[in-house]
Amino acid sequence: MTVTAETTAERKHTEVAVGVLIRQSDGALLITSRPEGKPRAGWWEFPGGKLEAGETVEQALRRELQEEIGITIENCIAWKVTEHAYSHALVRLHWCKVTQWSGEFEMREGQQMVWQQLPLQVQPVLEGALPALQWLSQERGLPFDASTYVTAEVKSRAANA
Ligand SMILES: Nc1nc2c([nH]c(=O)n2[C@H]2C[C@H](O)[C@@H](COP(=O)(O)OP(=O)(O)OP(=O)(O)O)O2)c(=O)[nH]1
Repeated sequence: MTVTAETTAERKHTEVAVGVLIRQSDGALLITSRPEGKPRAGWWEFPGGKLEAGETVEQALRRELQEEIGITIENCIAWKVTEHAYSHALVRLHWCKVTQWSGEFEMREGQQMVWQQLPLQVQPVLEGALPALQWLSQERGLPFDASTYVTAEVKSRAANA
């Protein structure tokens, strides 16, 4: 089927809760890699996942972070809402800042985790995460260059995969 503006508009958003975990001691951000078996496996993202029926953003984020990285969030500050259209999905990302959590980090889906200062030293990063990186950079008075996170070549390879 040819995707037109109309069919795109009709596609339903997938609601996603995303956590920006900020380490108190130095402001570093938690970035995780996407596990094998998911679209864009190995790409870097902020931890989170899809809302299940009846869940609030905070409930979904608490569940996802327990399931995926083994910690329990103690606070969750609603920050921004963004949208991104992938070839396979139209997502609405509900961004939350998290500065307090309990438990030990445990990557339960075989992912990797890294604490990063801006600009991130890992790539490629999911396109849907770029607006959050841009805002975080602005907040910190740092320059932002999307092309360092996902090159045109990697992007086109992913789009055609
Ligand atoms: N967690 C996360 N998801 C993001 C980010 N940026 C971005 O575009 N997304 C998109 C990618 C996916 O299309 C969607 C999250 O879905 P997912 O497949 O990772 O969620 P999930 O863990 O609930 O997965 P599953 O139940 O389908 O296995 O949001 C980000 O920074 N973090």
